[in-house]
Amino acid sequence: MPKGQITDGLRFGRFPITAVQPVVEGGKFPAKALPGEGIVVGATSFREGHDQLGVSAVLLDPSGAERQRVRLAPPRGERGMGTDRWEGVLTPSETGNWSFVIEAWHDRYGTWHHNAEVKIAAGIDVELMLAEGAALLREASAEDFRSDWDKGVLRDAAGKLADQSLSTEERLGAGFGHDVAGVVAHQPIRELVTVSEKYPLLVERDRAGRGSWYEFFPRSEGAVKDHNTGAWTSGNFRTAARRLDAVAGMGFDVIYMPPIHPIGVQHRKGPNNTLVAGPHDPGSPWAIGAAEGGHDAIHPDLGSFEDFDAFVARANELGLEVALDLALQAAPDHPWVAAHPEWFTTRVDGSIAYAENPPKKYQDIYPLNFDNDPEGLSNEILRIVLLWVSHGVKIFRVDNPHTKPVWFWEWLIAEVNKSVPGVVFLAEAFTRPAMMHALGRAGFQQSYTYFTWRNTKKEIEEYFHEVSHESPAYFRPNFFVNTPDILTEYLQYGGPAAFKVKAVLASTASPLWGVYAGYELYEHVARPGAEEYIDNEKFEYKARDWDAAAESGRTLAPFITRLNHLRRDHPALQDLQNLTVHQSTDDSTVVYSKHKTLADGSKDTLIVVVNVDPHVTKECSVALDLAALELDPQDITPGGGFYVDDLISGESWEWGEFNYVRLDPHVEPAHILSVRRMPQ
Ligand SMILES: O=P(O)(O)O[C@H]1O[C@H](CO)[C@@H](O[C@H]2O[C@H](CO)[C@@H](O)[C@H](O)[C@H]2O)[C@H](O)[C@H]1O
Repeated sequence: MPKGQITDGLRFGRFPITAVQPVVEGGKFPAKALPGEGIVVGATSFREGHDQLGVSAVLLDPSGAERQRVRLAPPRGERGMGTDRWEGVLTPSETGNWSFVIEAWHDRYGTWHHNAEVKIAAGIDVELMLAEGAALLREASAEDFRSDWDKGVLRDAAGKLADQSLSTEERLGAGFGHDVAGVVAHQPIRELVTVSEKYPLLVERDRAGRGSWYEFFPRSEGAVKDHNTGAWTSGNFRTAARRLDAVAGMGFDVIYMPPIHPIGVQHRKGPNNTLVAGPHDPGSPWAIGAAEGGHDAIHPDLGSFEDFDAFVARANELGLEVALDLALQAAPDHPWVAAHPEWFTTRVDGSIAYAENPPKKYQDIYPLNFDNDPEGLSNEILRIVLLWVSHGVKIFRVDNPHTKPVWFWEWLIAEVNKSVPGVVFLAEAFTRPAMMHALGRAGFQQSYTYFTWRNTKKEIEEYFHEVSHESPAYFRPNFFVNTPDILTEYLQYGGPAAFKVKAVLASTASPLWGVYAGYELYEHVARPGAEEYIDNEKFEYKARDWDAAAESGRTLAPFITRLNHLRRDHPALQDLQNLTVHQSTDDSTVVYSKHKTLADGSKDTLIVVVNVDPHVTKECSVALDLAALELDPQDITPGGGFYVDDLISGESWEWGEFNYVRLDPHVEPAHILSVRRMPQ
């Protein structure tokens, strides 16, 4: 029988431990984590009476060995509010199935310290309190797990506490000394330890949660138009590979391509989403499948498997991972349609309804039906995914996963990773939060988000808080600034400043961000009445003159390059949960910080200030929550402030709690300030 408890089998232990986080569906699914990522761990724990409670979180590696133990404290902002909430940060170091537990315990030293302070000041039980302190420290000095040095510190203090030849102040001073505080902070004097259940933490490889994505259509790179006939010669993997140097040069690390398979002929779409294609129109790459093959084939215009392998190899040489689109649907001429009619929903008249994602209509594709032959269809898809994995693809961007059953994704992602660990899936599910979150729980490592449509200060602050503090255990946001489908009004009408604003927000707030080609050229003209690019590359070739843009200087590429380099250089930008929103007096100036303490104890802190009004210069005062920046005494200037260096403009300032800011969107709409830390 554990000390202090009648029996096991009760649901509460000696001290209640409730509302533990991160816990997904009661621990049915693991919480997400990355190597070296700070994971915020919390619990509500409390006790009867007035004695002090200590709460710790303990991190266990895949073998079950203890790898980290941190004492939890009331969350900033809740201190002294009596919420009984405790929080701290655990940092797993490698991939694997980790876990953690919460421990709550009677804090013997804290309890004695508090009572002694109050009673001795009031002249109550003075000798008794000193004697109790001496006995406590003497007992602790005999605990086996303590070092000889610590034992000595506790023994000396116990001796002084008991030494009646000393004054009360001297005796108490010994019991309250910094050295004793240091020893018990490191290894508390604990009793009645209550241990929670074990909660799973899945630590996946870096690219599962960190990365800078660049999307492009390989058929456009190197495509040439015959101006006499109007016909194009498609680009291919060999010509597209020539663009990879520039993409890697901008600091991206994932190159994502829309589907590369044969494109259906029946119901092929023409330019600007029209329903009739001309003889030279290449069709939408998402209309997968034709006489040449389906999801396991390569569009003949793009090349052979050998060409694809060479493309992957070149990308890898440049530090880029290739991400492929997994769009589970079929053009009417896909081989599946004839061979497996049971994989589709056939109506009474024998026809198959085309796919939709209301209000969008996809007249050139059929949706799959997973209910008639779940096993056959699932195994075929697994075969296809593993085929591409065998060609070096370990990242998939999944088109519309919310139109397929969630169980299928849970199965597929687990099966693929059982065969080849480390395969990453990005969910392109723009739908209701319940489904988006369920897909994350089912195993999708990352997800597209609503970021593109969050433009006002209030929207951005709320969304950043939500993705960094409310849902990170199961939903990792990939902040794409645009996609071939999404050209928001903000970008259509915001001018170049809008492009900078979105790029700064996306690349600094989330460890995952993405850009679709043409963003760096400020492409911003939409098809009338749509939120999509005019003359969209989804339906036609688009040859861009990158060199002319670079020569004229009308390109955001250098700015994007700078952002990606900052992301690599600053560990604080590689974590998701370390974002704190700060206040400003202007309704367009968004302020947040990203702060991280590294394994060696050093700290990396960035403060991002963005004027999200791309048209108007804003002046305001920024009020910082200084506790979130964890400034060390040596970082404080003689004036009581601290120095910040703007990583965009190169300027430096002395900042404090309240700071004047002026951001002219036509010059630079943002500061990315690095807090200057003095060597320890
Ligand atoms: O439905 P979403 O808005 O999430 O968009 C994704 O899926 C679409 C269907 O695959 C895809 O749409 C494109 O391909 C369709 C099939 O060829 C075509 O009918 C659409 O007109 C075209 O936009 C979209 O690109 C993808 O991001």
